[in-house]
Amino acid sequence: MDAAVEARGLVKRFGDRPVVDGVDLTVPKGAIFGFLGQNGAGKTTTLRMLLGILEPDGGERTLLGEDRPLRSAHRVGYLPEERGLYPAMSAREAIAYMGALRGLPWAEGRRRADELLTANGLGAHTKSKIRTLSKGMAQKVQLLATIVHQPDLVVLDEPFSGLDPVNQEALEQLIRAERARGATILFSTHVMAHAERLCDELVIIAHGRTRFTGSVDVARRTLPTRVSLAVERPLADAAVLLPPGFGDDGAGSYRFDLPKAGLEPVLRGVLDAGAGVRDLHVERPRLHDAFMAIVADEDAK
Ligand SMILES: Nc1ncnc2c1ncn2[C@@H]1O[C@H](COP(=O)(O)OP(=O)(O)OP(=O)(O)O)[C@@H](O)[C@H]1O
Repeated sequence: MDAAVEARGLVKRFGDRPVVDGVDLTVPKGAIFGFLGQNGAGKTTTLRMLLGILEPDGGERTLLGEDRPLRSAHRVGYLPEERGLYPAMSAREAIAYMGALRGLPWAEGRRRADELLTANGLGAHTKSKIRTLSKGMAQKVQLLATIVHQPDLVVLDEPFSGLDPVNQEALEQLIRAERARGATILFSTHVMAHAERLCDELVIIAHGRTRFTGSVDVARRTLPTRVSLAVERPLADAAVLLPPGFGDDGAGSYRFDLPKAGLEPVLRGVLDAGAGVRDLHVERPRLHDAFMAIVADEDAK
């Protein structure tokens, strides 16, 4: 398979403690790939190992075909978790500077900086010093600095944190635009809504180990679909008519997992019993629910 990033059995210990304890992942070229986990799960540490900022204590990784990741550094754009640009630089210079570090000529960097700032609602701030920008604006500038050299791989560590809803939406669009340009995007998050909308593939880690690999859809299908049914007259023989393990609020509202045979036999029984259907809701689980279940499963071990 054509992978932009590959890791097998990555391990990192701090002292005696394994913080990353065997992470596997394959990021296909051209994908938007989510790296999900709770606080402290080991996401940042893993990303740093993938990028060659940290040396693993075990396992292997390749980054854009290089097993020494730093050799690919000029083809990578990385937004670290800890934000920071030189406060005395203008937005334009800060972006051009980051480009220059990755081999982009200054003049071209400045030209692209103006273009990017204008396209992303910061056209009035090309000459503003970083220290005069709001936190969210500065973060946006840093993000633009991450992609100014048009990297083949964009790695974003918690890119949505600190942004208001409008800017979170704008960032989602920017990530899609980067993919449309041909880049691969790997981003970490613990906010499921972004991952649910954006990701082609994702990995969920817990306690430093890979717990799930697959698409958003496959993750959601790890949990049963839930049915909520409300009837006019409470069912006298609910235990016969409804699937095992159903919930009952005592006032004619029931919840149960969608049976393998589908909903129709259940509904037919309820209607034949003359209960009268008042409301019916069939709800596929969200990525949030799947994440909670996968992580809880690991916690229970
Ligand atoms: N340099 C270090 N020395 C010792 N412990 C560390 C070091 N870096 C990270 N850790 C610990 O490793 C664990 C994983 O940290 P990491 O930052 O990789 O998690 P994360 O999934 O990115 O979490 P968050 O979402 O909170 O940023 C944490 O318990 C953290 O305290």
